[in-house]
Amino acid sequence: MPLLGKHHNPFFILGRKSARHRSAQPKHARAGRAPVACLAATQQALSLPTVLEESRGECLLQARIGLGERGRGLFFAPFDAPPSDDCGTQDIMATQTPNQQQEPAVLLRVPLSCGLTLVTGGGPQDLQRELLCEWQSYQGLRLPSQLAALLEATERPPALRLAAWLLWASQVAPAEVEAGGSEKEGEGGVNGGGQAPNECPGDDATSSGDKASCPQPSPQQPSLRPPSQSLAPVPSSRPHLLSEYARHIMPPPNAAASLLRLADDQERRLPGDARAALRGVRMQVKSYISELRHLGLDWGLSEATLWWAFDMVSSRSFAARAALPTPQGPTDPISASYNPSPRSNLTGNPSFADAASRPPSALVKLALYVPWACLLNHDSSPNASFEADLGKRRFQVMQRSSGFSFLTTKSLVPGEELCISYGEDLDNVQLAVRYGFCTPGNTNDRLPMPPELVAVARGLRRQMLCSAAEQVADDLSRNVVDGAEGSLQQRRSRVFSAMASLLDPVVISQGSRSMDGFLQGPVAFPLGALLSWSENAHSCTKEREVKIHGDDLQSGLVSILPLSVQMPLGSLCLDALREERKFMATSLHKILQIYCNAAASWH
Ligand SMILES: C[S@@+](CC[C@H](N)C(=O)[O-])C[C@H]1O[C@@H](n2cnc3c(N)ncnc32)[C@H](O)[C@@H]1O
Repeated sequence: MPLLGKHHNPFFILGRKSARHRSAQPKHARAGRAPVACLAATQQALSLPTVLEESRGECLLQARIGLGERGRGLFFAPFDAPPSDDCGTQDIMATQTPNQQQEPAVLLRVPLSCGLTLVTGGGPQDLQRELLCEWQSYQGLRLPSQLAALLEATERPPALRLAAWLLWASQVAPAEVEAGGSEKEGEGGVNGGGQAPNECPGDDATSSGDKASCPQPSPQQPSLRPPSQSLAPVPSSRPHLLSEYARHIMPPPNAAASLLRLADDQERRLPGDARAALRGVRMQVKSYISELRHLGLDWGLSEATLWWAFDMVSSRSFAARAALPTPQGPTDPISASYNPSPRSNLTGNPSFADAASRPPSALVKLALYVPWACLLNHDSSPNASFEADLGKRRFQVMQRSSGFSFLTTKSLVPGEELCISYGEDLDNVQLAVRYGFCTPGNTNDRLPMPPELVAVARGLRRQMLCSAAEQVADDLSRNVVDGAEGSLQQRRSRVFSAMASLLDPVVISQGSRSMDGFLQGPVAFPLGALLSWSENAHSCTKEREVKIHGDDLQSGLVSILPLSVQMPLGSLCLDALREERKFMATSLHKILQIYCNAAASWH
């Protein structure tokens, strides 16, 4: 049974931009309406070229590009919504045909072949080759053999492979096609005839990927490859798709997206830990670039363009895991994306990702560049999540339940920005280095706790454990004297409740003021410590919570709790990051003073 038959493939239905599509667009999309309040944003908006317009015809996209507090992003624009006065400035969406059943939870759906998909772990050996075959058919391009060989080397670093592919697809192939170079019409180059070519990676005399080695369906194992007739005809402009993305959607080579290409004087403004992290990543990129040169895959492009590709991979690619399609049919997309690891929702950085976290064998680990989805900004409480579906060969962004409730889903409001989480455990240093921004009060931020605080905390903890034990012993001995020792059960519960009390924060100061007069709220030590204060420095008010966990006392780390305002973009984030670290260090120092005073009074 074909996994992507005519009737299963939404992209077949949506494959052509037709009058029907246009009439299905929201009214405001058709009218190109720009609210007066959003004039400034409108002026900065992109005008999408035809090829990008065409590509959206094959995607399901209930959003549009706009400018918000996080800069440019994607904003919810449901198919049936009336015109809104939000700041969304560029319609890219609404391709639903009137007779098509719409899953309301799906916000974006993009065919994998529209972007770049790499297998980085798991899956059958020929999966990568199949994906490359499909990509070539879809894009109407033929991969050079040496690039195909690198892309098929699933054990090689994902960043290296993705950057090489992105460089070729966005910078080299279109120029070759235009110059009538290596890509020949009708032979995997421009598909002027509207046929879907079915070439294999690197189809040329030297390639390891000749037609004979293309995966063939076997009776036992279902083919992962869709029949060619289910692919939409390739528009002649398709080969330029990724170059158009690069030109119109991705930041240009002279604009920094991550901190990868920070100038030396800017780097000096980073806190020490961020500088060290950045240095490590830069060294890695340098080695990847020399490898690209060695392999002849730098295509003579400038140093800046090569760094740009790694910048894009770092800040705009996804890491995802997907289940393989089963012989019974396509996998359920929800289970396909299920991943028991808390790091499963990582995005953005398959590049420098830890090789340590290998997926369970049933899941395939992927690195992807996904058009449109690459416009999603980060929020630590995201309203959207993503998944790759290998069965249906698509990438989806779905509405996600908000806050702590996993049962209720808050309705999205038209014009609301769609945000995903780039990773639940990213601290500000990682955010800054990989993505070029940071969020004040990031809950993942940690500062090493001064050793004297760790020592005091440990001493205090020991002291409390001893006194609890004494209390229990006292209780028991009194009971013995009274002749009412109680059952074993009662004795146990007394011991347990005494121990449990240790797990509660011990409030040593409530609503009091510290020596410098700005402490507010409870201070609790030693197993849970919570301190919140507001600091008035000139006109700016800061609010932070500093939390010390029992585990942190052991590990000597302290976390700073949230103030979820996004930091400004660009190099301003350097100052923000430095200020944030400074603030954390000062906070920690103040805690230390309070803590030591408290500890002294307890002795
Ligand atoms: C995947 S892209 C998102 C789209 C991007 N805003 C754009 O216009 O191309 C990631 C980049 O968006 C920006 N970004 C994402 N989330 C952000 C946030 N919460 N605050 C500030 N900038 C953010 C950063 O520049 C980051 O490198």
